[in-house]
Amino acid sequence: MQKIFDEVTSLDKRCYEEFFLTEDILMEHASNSIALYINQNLFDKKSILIVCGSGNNGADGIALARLLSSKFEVNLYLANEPKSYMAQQQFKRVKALNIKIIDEIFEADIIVDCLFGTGLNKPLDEKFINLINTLNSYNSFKIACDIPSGINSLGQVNTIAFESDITITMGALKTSLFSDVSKDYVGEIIVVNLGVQRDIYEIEANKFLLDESDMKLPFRNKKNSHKGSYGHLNVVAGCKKGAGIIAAKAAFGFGTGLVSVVCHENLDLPYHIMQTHFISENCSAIAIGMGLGKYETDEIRKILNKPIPKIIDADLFHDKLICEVLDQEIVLTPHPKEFISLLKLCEIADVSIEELQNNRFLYVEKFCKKYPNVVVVLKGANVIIAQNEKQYVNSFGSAVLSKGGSGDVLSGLIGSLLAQGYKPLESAITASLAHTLGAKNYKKNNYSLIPSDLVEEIRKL
Ligand SMILES: NC(=O)C1=CN([C@@H]2O[C@H](COP(=O)(O)OP(=O)(O)OC[C@H]3O[C@@H](n4cnc5c(N)ncnc54)[C@H](OP(=O)(O)O)[C@@H]3O)[C@@H](O)[C@H]2O)[C@@H](O)CC1
Ligand SMILES: Nc1ncnc2c1ncn2[C@@H]1O[C@H](COP(=O)(O)OP(=O)(O)O)[C@@H](O)[C@H]1O
Ligand SMILES: [K+]
Repeated sequence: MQKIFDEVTSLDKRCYEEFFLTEDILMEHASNSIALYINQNLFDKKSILIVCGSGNNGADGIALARLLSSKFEVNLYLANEPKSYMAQQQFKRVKALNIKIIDEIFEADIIVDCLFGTGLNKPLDEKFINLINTLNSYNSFKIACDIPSGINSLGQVNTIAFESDITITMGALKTSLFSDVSKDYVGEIIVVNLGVQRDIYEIEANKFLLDESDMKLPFRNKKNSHKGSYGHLNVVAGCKKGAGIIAAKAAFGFGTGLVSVVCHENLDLPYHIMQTHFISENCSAIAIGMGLGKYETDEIRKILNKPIPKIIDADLFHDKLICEVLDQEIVLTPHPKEFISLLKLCEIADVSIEELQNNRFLYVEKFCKKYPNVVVVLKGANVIIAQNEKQYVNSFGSAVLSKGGSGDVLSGLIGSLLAQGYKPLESAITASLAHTLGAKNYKKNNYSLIPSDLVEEIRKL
């Protein structure tokens, strides 16, 4: 996994104060890294448009113009006069080298967006909205320098942002790149170093971006085993029985030895899934909430109070009952609408979905501070998995998963690992990665996936 930082100004400052680097050295590495990417990956292109703002993000762009001018047809566009000390220095250098500065933008083969980086400090005015709109309309290969212009430090987009194919970000990953809204703008994200290796530049962090290697699939090491060695998951089914059945199938395919659906009505289940009317004697984990609908509160309370690992989903996030179990070591998998209900029931915040989506990390942090035993999986385009002060981001998911039933598969996977004896946090991380990487492997198209396809792909991981 890779560290993510809310701000990097203090990391830059460390470079100056502890490693005796200068702003000029850091910036030369920043611009050189973009030049290197272009030289190595886009050498067949001819024209480059570099669009610069007045601060150091713009200064990176002006320096880049100098570095590429001998190999490409470089066109430098200054949206505002260079204002920061470094922007003025870089400007002096390009003027001395007679690099072409243009008054009007055009559709070049490559566009590099150096308008604003970490210093965006107010909403964009009409001029910048129009400029970014026009850049977005071009069919060029688009590179964002550090952060796509228009995304602020909280990962919010006020009106518009640059839609990049790739974001080359300086020094370390920033939280703002991983809000749900940023996902439509950042493209592929590459981190480059600023003169010291990344592990030296970076300090301790509480946020992490998950890599594929963080997925620890439930391979079986014991030779002398039997089905009971891999747990018994009970999935509590409710009004929408399909939800529980989807979860049960996902769990079985992910390694649980025995899976039963708990339901009073007789169900037509696949032959390998069992049915029970009450929680099984040897149950090692419970998945509850998905498709529950109307239910007998006392019966559900009894189940929730059993000292068995649990994954809780969906309808239970709208019931005050949930507050009775938040001291337990459980996994919760709300989507944004469910999470705002949970925040309200827990008297943490009464906010709209928009407010939550604008501040996902913040509200997860508030929740985890109050309930340190709970593992929260806040679903979305970038899933946040959190416990205590640590937050992990899974960015592998895509719109292929935007379907009813996708969340039920996830609940089943988490339940499966809990039943097999894995800890709540590792269960949530591995299940979430398997869920999104399985979806990524579905190659037909990005609209037709159904839960059974997803389970199939996960079984092949
Ligand atoms: N150590 C370093 O410093 C290194 C920095 N590096 C690079 O510097 C970037 C940070 O540079 P930065 O701090 O100068 O901020 P930046 O993103 O250029 O924006 C500030 C400028 O934009 C303006 N402005 C803001 N909002 C605006 C708006 N809505 N509409 C219009 N104008 C607006 C603002 O104007 P002002 O508010 O002052 O009037 C100011 O002039 C960072 O992302 C990385 O790329 C790397 O080279 C590595 C080393
Ligand atoms: N655009 C997207 N990008 C990434 N993941 C997505 C996207 N849309 C949905 N998902 C994922 O799909 C799942 C949907 O869950 P949920 O809304 O609870 O569905 P359901 O309850 O109908 O099964 C979540 O894990 C979510 O993160
Ligand atoms: K930028």
